[in-house]
Amino acid sequence: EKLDEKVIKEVESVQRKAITSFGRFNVIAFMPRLGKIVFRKKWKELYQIRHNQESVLIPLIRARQEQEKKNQKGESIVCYVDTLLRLQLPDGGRKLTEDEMVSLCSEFLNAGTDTTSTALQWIMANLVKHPHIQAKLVSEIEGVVKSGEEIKEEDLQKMPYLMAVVLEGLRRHPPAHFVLPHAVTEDITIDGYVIPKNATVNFMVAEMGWDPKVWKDPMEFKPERFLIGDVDGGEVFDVTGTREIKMMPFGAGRRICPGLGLALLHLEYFVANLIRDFEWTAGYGDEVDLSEKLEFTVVMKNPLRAHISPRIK
Ligand code: HEM
Repeated sequence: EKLDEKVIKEVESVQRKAITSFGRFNVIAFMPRLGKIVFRKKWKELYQIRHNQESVLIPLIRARQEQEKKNQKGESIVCYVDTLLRLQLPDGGRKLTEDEMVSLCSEFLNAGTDTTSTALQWIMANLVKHPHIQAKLVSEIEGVVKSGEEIKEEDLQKMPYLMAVVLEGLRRHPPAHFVLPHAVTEDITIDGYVIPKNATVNFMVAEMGWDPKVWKDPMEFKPERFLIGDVDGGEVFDVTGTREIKMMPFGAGRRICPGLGLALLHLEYFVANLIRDFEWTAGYGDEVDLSEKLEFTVVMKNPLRAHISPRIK
């Protein structure tokens, strides 16, 4: 919040470049040494992207370090970079290098923004496509918060249909169709298949949420399936998968997304406010197209174009 708009735009620009180029560099991981010669141009481009990130992020990290030195008594707001600066690694208590901090900041920025904004766009697209769901959601919100009043965090707890819409969005359009690559620490046999030590293991996140053996009409957008007591619904849905795994948009287990709670809160908050204050309809001649495209996350191939009009005239 304290940064100039210009700096924020620079951060956005270097991070966006890193995200949108990400798929093109996978190939160099297969032949790291030989690839330096074969894919010389690709390596050069990759270094340039990284260099641009460093020139934008390192001054911000150093500024925070200076701030910390000056302000020994401690500021009340602790930001992510402060926690990295203070961190001492378990292996011998060494501090993180600037390089490592750039990578961690980059991961945090991408993991914490692109995922949520992608999920939000998919959810809004479905609300445009299904006006009856939008109407039902507005009526739930209006039953909890008076017209013109701010929708607060505690109000969201009283909106089960809102949560159902968010969960249905994450089931039908998980921003990540795979989790981050995992590996096993020793050879292991599951269901007769040997998984060798260090082999990359991943999960078909999207397919799990679309499995017709688990979900009725899986390709339909039906938030009701997450309502307690509904014909297709059941008990309170556990998105962390501790009891059983029917979908895992945030992964599951030890490496589950650490931003899960914040992500759900952001999604509920944005959807509630955008829908309560505006009516969202398809723009003239603009059909909502749910085709997908893989960027860093799986995004709308044809981004949502909607007509919005204030509900309160
Ligand atoms: C709808 C929004 C989000 C979705 C769908 C999502 C999904 C995921 C998934 C699938 C993973 C990989 C889990 C695994 O490897 O098993 C992950 C990891 C991660 N997420 Fe999220 N995420 C979201 C929002 C956020 C937010 C808001 C933050 C931070 C504020 C965040 C921070 C992270 C980080 C740091 C990791 C890496 C954790 C690790 O390396 O163990 N995510 N997320």
